[in-house]
Amino acid sequence: MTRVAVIGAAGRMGKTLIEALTQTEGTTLTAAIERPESSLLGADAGELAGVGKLGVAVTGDLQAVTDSFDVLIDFTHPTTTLVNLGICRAAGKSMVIGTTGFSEAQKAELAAAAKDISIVFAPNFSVGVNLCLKLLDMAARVMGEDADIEVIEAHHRHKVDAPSGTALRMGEVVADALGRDLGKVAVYGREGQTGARERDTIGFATVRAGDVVGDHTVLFATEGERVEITHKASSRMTFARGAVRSCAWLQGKPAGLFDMQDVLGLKG
Ligand SMILES: NC(=O)C1=CN([C@@H]2O[C@H](COP(=O)(O)OP(=O)(O)OC[C@H]3O[C@@H](n4cnc5c(N)ncnc54)[C@H](OP(=O)(O)O)[C@@H]3O)[C@@H](O)[C@H]2O)C=CC1
Ligand SMILES: O=C(O)C1=N[C@H](C(=O)O)C[C@H](O)C1
Repeated sequence: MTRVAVIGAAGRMGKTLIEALTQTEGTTLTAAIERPESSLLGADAGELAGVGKLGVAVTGDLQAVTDSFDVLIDFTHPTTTLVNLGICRAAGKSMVIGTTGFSEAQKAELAAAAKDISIVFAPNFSVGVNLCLKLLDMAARVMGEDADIEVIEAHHRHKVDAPSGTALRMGEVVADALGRDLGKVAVYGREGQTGARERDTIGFATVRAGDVVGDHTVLFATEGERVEITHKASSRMTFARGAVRSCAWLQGKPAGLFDMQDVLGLKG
């Protein structure tokens, strides 16, 4: 049985992760953590998630509960995740990280910690998005030199980072397939007298509205035809199931930085 802790337990993903853990054989919730100043400390994590009493009280101190879990699932905020990473690294605990919005320097900190502990880090844990990443690699190789490529994403009004981590990963996959450096060819939004589109650029457009769970489209447009690869998430449970699956997958793995493509066996 894989013992799992969830930090950010009262968040949109935190509650869904707790529910997913109750539905998955072979994993069990053993700790739930929120901010030290949260009014929810002491509440039952299952009741918080709407799945009934689980006998796990929400705590505000990750350091104090490291003995109680094998894997920490973290869908919070980059600065929070890096603090948690330090605690897990010192305690020799694995992590499943879904947080998005890291800078390149922050990603390097994740990679450094993965020399000591095993980590699955993915901007999107859904099976469908990870399939789309494979399809995008193929589409870029077949059409990319001739096509204008644009990544369009939409999310709920509460999302704090843009473009989404998934949109950026989609852009990276396409850029890698074409031998381009995303840092040099990405265009984030357009306004005013922009001039005509530059050939090798990859554009990003962001929508924030209502309760959209997560929509992503990558457009390959030439003169005469266009291909659109679209994923639409209708429930956060799709992300939560992938993250919980990653916890079980991590058992017995050596230190290293993995992603959802590794968990799904989609690499290579
Ligand atoms: N990889 C994937 O598949 C997915 C990734 N995400 C990403 O996950 C992250 C969270 O998203 P979402 O659940 O919507 O956001 P929420 O804001 O709903 O949840 C984040 C939770 O973390 C809590 N938190 C923040 N700091 C701390 C801390 N120091 N200690 C403990 N808890 C803390 C927040 O508390 P408070 O509200 O008090 O700040 C909140 O409860 C985002 O980066 C998002 O992009 C989301 C969905 C899928
Ligand atoms: O914040 C969200 O909600 C989501 N964030 C992830 C991202 O930034 O790609 C994944 C998913 O689309 C939902």
